[in-house]
Amino acid sequence: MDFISLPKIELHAHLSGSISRQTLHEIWSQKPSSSSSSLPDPLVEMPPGKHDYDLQTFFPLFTSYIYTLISDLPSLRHSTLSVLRDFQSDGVVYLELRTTPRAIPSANITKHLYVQTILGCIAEFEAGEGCTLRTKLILSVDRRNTLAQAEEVLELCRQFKGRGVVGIDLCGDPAVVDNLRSFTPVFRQARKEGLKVTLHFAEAEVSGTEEELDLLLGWGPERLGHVIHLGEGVKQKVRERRGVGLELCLSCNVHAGMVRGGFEGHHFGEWWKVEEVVVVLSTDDVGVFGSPLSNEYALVAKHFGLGRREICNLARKGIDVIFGGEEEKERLRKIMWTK
Ligand SMILES: CNc1ncnc2c1ncn2[C@@H]1O[C@H](COP(=O)(O)O)[C@@H](O)[C@H]1O
Repeated sequence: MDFISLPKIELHAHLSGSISRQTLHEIWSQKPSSSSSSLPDPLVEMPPGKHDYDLQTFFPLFTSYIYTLISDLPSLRHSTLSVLRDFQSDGVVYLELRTTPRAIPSANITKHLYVQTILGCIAEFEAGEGCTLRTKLILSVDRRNTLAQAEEVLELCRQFKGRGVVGIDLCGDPAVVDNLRSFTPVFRQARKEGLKVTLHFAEAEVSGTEEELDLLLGWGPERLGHVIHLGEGVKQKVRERRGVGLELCLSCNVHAGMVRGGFEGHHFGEWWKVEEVVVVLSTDDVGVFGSPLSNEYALVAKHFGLGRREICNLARKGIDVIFGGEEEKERLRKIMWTK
């Protein structure tokens, strides 16, 4: 089966983690030598073929490297446009990209301008000839954020709702728990205002306690990301949220050592036939883990024995849990393969 031609939906992709190493390298090469000289070449910092970043080495990649490189409007535009191009070339027809609003004071970039610039790139890309990809944006609250910063994310969602932002996410290092409970009013308010909610859920053992997961389920999320360390009680509660979307990221989880037993041991095997939930294959950070969405489909075909019809059904089922509205769902129903 041609997994690239298969029209696909990508619902869990972090913008900064989706930038290819080649693009990072191009951006690095184009910087004036005075500013790039302090940073090593991305192809040295993140050698091609290296995908075994674990949760300890993964998060610092952004704070100590990628954010230092993507530090002005030209690099933000260059990286965003190339991420969109890469998803389209891989046969993705609908993308929900997520990003943590980031102010870059050295370049006079506010969080508002950061979001506006990304939405501008999406509009520009979609206006291009032969564009087959439609993209919406989700804004992320990082677990390291303060309540005030989380409220700022909600305010940005409000300002850009109807202009491309469709939802709010909770992401970041799962080992950080300090402010989680204080975010409750932010996520509840987001839902009240018609924003959709997706949450990184039970990504690591530390973030898989029943206490944390009950708290997160209490925010009423429409979708959950990763869904790894769940006790039987929480699994039952997830099933009871009928129709909840599960964004499963096989390569990320396997390469980062977040699951045991390799691809065969991935919990995709446990969830994909469960009727009450909608499993959506996703890449998480294709720039880091190196597996485009087409390859994620190839992996489940290989390791879990899905045939052509099952692959098409799996890809189509994702339509039900997109945040992009009824009109977009209709478009997808027309173009996604049934067999
Ligand atoms: C293992 N999977 C993951 N789990 C949790 N958070 C993740 C993540 N992958 C990425 N991020 C979050 O996304 C940010 C980078 O993209 P943006 O700058 O927002 O576009 C990272 O700093 C991290 O907070």
